[in-house]
Amino acid sequence: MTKFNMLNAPKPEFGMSYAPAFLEIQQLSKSYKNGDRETVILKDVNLTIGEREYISIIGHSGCGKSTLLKIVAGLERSTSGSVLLEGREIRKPGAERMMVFQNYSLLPWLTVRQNIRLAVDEVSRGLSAAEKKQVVNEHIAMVNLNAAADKYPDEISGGMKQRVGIARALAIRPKMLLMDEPFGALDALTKSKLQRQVLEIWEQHRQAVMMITHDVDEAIYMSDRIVLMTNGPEATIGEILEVPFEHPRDRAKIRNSPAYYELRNHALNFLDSHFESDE
Ligand SMILES: Nc1ncnc2c1ncn2[C@@H]1O[C@H](COP(=O)(O)OP(=O)(O)OP(=O)(O)O)[C@@H](O)[C@H]1O
Repeated sequence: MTKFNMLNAPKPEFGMSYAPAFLEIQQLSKSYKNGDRETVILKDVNLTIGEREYISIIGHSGCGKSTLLKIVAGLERSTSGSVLLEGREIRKPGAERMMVFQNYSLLPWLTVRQNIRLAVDEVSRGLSAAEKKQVVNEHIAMVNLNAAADKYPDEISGGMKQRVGIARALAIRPKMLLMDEPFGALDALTKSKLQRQVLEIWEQHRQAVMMITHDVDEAIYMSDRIVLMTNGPEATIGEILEVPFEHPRDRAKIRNSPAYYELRNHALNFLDSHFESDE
């Protein structure tokens, strides 16, 4: 047995320190029809997330991670089971859940500032123009984009575009942030810097986060728990690992701890064993 706390699916329990339950995924399954054939992508997924908890989801390509995130975002419907946010069933997208995509999804004809402002205008209708301006400026500064605020997406780097996407999501002040491989397309240095920035912002503001990643080190550095998915079809939660490091985290410090390697090896062995079983 390893030292950290592992919960085997389908038990929907979660770390005692994260109560109360904020998001509850209950017996969720998702199938797609292809002509006469129906493929079950996700089967009996159960997960509970606390309102200040950072969760990472890791699993092999195609197992259904994005599908799960899209269902939580309200962009897709489950075939059976439910997702409850503060006790209410999620049926459509809402401003309390913001999604950050890997491919930025910025509007190319608007500047960085205008992209963020548009989102604030749509969601924060109760604010005055001056207050909206203040929120936009605050979030541009938060991700160090002051110098690029009046540039267009095609005038800035991929890392900067991703920061705009994150600032835009945060500016809505969502209760939950849903991130689909937010650092996946970035070079190692930019990735490391942006992970630090996002974690610092999260450590200050604390909201529920569900982040898909393929990077075990990223998951250990950033999250409170790591959800390991089994391979599809009929993918489900294989294990949930608790990350035993307090926030704020110092990457160098945690990397030197034996618990880090134990956790890392455990996650990699899980992924290897699932990969092999598919061969
Ligand atoms: N609209 C759709 N219609 C039919 N099948 C779909 C649809 N969307 C996704 N799928 C299938 O569902 C499975 C899971 O896809 P999903 O994108 O959720 O996986 P993933 O784990 O996020 O993959 P990756 O890590 O490569 O991004 C895949 O086999 C995919 O082809």
